[in-house]
Amino acid sequence: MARTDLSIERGKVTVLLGPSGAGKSTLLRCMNLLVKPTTGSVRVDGTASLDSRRELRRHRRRTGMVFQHHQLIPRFSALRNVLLGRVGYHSFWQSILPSSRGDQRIALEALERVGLLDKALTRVDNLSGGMQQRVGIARALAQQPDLILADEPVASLDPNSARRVMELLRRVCQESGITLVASLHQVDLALEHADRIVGLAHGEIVYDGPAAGVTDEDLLVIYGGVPADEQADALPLSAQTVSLPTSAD
Ligand SMILES: Nc1ncnc2c1ncn2[C@@H]1O[C@H](COP(=O)(O)OP(=O)(O)OP(=O)(O)O)[C@@H](O)[C@H]1O
Repeated sequence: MARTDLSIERGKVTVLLGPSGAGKSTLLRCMNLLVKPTTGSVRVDGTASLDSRRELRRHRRRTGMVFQHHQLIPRFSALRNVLLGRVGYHSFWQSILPSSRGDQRIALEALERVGLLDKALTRVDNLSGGMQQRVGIARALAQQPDLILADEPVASLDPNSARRVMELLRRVCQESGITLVASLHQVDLALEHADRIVGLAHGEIVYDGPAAGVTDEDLLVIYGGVPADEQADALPLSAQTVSLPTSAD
């Protein structure tokens, strides 16, 4: 049985590296139970188990997600998309009413932080890929998160945009003390921006250490095993135990 026991440090940038099918997205999605581990548990602050619905709701509200393909609503403006980050704070009835001034201010501030205040009223399908991803980051920021989970956040971008977006994501998280866990395919970006690298292969952690200490041999261990297309078949059932830092409040 592949074990994936991991404790995430508050306020740090942790990057999951590994070949296709290694289990990066699965592990990331376990961290807010979008994927349920077969066995084991996900704990916040070492104690609050996400098995409790109340804790899970609270944890998801304070966990921003950034996706490879943005998951924006194309015909909505940037502002309207960012306001969706506030939905978890309201009841169903409140969320179908027009947004409050408070939420609009939070959303506009988030757009300002990603340098897109001037695009607030532009439909996102008229924005470039890099800008769309920045709207995705602003939506995550509007959640006022303690934790951001970013699944291949720059995989759809050209190298220059990827670098800029990764820099932005790391910077806004550091400035606000947000814990960032990202899966990446670009080793250079990972080593540049991460505090810690977690290397996965076959659904197991094969490397865990400071980004500054990663050697070519470590990268061989992460990437040099079974060819990527054979790995998914080889994965046994998993046991995942993940500890996440708690919210600041
Ligand atoms: N620990 C695990 N135990 C069992 N199955 C797993 C485990 N991790 C991942 N899998 C399965 O392996 C497959 C590939 O995993 P996943 O998509 O997470 O890999 P990835 O590293 O994100 O790949 P890519 O880089 O191509 O997105 C999925 O079908 C997933 O359900």
